[in-house]
Amino acid sequence: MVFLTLLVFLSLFVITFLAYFKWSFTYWKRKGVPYLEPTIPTGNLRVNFKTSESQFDYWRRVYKETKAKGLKHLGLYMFTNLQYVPFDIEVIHNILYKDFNYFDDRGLYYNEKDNPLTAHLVALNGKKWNNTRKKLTPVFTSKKIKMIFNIIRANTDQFIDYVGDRCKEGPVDISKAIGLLVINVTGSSAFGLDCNTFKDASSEIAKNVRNAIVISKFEFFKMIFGIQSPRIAQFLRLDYMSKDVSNFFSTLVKDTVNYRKTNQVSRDDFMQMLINLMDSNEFTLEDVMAQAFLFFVAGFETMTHTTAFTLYELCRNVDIQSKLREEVCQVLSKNNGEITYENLGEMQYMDEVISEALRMYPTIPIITRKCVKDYKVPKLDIVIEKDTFVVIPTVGLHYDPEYFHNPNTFDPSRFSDENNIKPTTYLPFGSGPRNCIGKRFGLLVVKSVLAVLLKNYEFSLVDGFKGPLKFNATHITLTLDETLWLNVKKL
Ligand code: HEM
Repeated sequence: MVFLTLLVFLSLFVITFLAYFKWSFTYWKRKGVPYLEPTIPTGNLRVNFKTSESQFDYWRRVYKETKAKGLKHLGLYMFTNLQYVPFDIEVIHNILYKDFNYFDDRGLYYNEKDNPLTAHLVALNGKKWNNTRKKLTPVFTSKKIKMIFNIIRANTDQFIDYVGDRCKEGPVDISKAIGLLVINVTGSSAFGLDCNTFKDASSEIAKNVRNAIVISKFEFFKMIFGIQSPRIAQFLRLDYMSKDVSNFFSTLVKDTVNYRKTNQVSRDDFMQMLINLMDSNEFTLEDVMAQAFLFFVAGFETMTHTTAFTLYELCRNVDIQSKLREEVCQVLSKNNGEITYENLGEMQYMDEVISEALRMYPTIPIITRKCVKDYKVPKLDIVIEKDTFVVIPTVGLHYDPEYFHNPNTFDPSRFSDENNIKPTTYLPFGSGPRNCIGKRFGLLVVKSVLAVLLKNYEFSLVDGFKGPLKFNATHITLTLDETLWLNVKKL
């Protein structure tokens, strides 16, 4: 009898569960918006299960297929969350820029109370985001970034020696080498720390940066659950970051703040600017922790991989590599071979090469927003309802032949004249009030690294490797699924 009752309850539960999902998944059909067939229970979140297809490949394919059918938008589901994907560049422009007040959230999950580190600018919403963005904007001006250049410069000599030592042993794992430099630069500028990763690649800081960025499938699901039901997740005190990682970075910031205060030390770095905000009562210690941690969350993979992808294309296009090296050497020769903030600004071809690498390999392949109040889409007969997520398919736009002729060809000359690029078709740093705040700093690091590398070394692909690159299927940012070994020859 007990068994039978249990069976009835279980059957009722399964039927209700299935009916709920079935009904939820009729939303886009009822709205008359074209959609991709969802699967119970994950909806269209297949990209994270189908391990062979990365975010990059998935969104490129979906964009191409949808555009080929002449469709202007698409409806998707992330579990039962609604995702609206616009393909029309005017609609995209309005969402990111003109009608931003309907879309000022990103809809990421954070739990400030239990883990202050998660409340960084990328994740914050509403008023708190607005206030924090205003306070952080002055930290990223050209003047402040120029000040940080000394920190970048101080680390590049050791980097060149490290690459020099590695290349004596054979091909070099170039992403790893660049990643170590980025950890040193970020650790020094945002935490005031001498990371010294070239001497100890498995140091505590290097280990914790990796653990902070690479999250397990279980942590990923906790994050998705937090996005789906933030209030329940906060009630359950759900955290998608390991305790070791959050303790490590929190202690690091506390110790640095204490040290500087006790010893009255002041440095020209990001950490000092954050401490100054705390001294003027604009930031709490928790804010300082979160926003310092942000540099690793938002900057580590983006800067490392942008540099590595650019080098990869320079190997495939040796004429472009030579032309860029010529520019680097010619500009540096005016200053005894020294790299300065000013002479990096003179490298115009360098800008074109990096812009083209970011077109082909946008390290963040999609931009996301969350609708905060119902929005009638001009031109289209549809209302995006509050709480719907909007996905802008950056990578699709970047490979659309309507906007970029021969999109599979690495051609920096497309960026020789800004007017060649149609507005809103090129979004490696996003757009509008929530665009990338670290763009100047990120580009400065990428440029500095490429300049010192090209001045000192020649790069080529290892025998037998012709590409294309394979990307990781579970990562949100564009990361490699294989080691990028390059032959490095001292010049
Ligand atoms: C080449 C390097 C980088 C690339 C390609 C890149 C790309 C992006 C993209 C695509 C976005 C989303 C923009 C949007 O939603 O409209 C973003 C946001 C952001 N990035 Fe970067 N980024 C880079 C480096 C950095 C660095 C070094 C920092 C340092 C702190 C940083 C901090 C941020 C922050 C805080 C946001 C969120 C801004 C907000 O929500 O207000 N990024 N980045």
